[in-house]
Amino acid sequence: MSTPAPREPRGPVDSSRIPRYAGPATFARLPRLDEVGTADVAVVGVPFDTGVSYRPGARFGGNAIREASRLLRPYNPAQDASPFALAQVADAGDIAANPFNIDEAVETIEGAADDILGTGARMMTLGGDHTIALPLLRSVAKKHGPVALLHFDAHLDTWDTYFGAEYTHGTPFRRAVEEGILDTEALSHVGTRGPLYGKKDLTDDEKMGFGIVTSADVMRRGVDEIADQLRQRVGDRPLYISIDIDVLDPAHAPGTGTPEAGGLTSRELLEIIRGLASCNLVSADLVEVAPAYDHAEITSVAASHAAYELTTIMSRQIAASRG
Ligand SMILES: N=C(N)NCCCC(=O)O
Ligand SMILES: [Zn+2]
Ligand SMILES: [Zn+2]
Repeated sequence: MSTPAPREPRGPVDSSRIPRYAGPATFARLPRLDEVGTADVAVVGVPFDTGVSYRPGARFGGNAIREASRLLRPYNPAQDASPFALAQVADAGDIAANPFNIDEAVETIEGAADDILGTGARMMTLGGDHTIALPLLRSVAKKHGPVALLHFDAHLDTWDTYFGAEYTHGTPFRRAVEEGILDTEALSHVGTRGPLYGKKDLTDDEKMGFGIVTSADVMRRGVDEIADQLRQRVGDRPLYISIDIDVLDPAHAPGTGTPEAGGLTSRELLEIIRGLASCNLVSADLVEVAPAYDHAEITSVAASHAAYELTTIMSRQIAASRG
């Protein structure tokens, strides 16, 4: 069924009239949600990093990505689309999660995501550590049932606990599988690499249903073949994409908490995302940007472009569903 667009979407501030560097930063200089009332795609910051096992600082990731996104332009030639004209994309501000209590923060994030998804919007979250994927997936699964997951990350993030803690940035996807909120026929990690605690990390992960496309696979087989494989695995299921910016090589993303050598280039990441444009992308996150370790916004520029491709996919699908 097609629903008419309520009105012309309000797009970004016109950078030919107001210089890009002027004014407070929203994602891509888009309007705030309270300026437009409702959004088809809500871009949301999640300033939370109490779940990290190494360098802290991803609580500042969302705002760093917003700052770096000032240079994004309204037409996306790689997808031949003007994402902010096809649908209303708006910056919904930040979720105020308790930095001193992970359990409470996880509940707050889930509740805030419920509120956003309850309006009918798709959600693109910026910043935070990978802990936040669990409450976001819980919320998405309440709406769509168990979802397909493509998880771009150097790490598996299917470990069990750290120091006895169940909710950490290394454990969200094991919890999600345990909770039955993922479609175990359609799960894949992409960009996996680096030392593990033991071989059991891999066998456990496989038992949970995950496929693995390693960083070396991307290099050897190329982005088109990898995107084809991922599209086949996902089919037409509702898809959640979780991007940990450490999927990129530290040369492309130094500003992150647990860097691993031998990662994807930003070009490879962007091309794989574009190759997923026909998938039914219901929501996405972009986590683990820790600007304190960044230089010249290398990491947050890459993150802002990845989020731009993801929001473009969502906007195109919303426009297509309206007919
Ligand atoms: N999710 C991220 N970025 N990292 C997980 C690292 C797990 C560890 O410290 O062993
Ligand atoms: Zn991660
Ligand atoms: Zn990671």
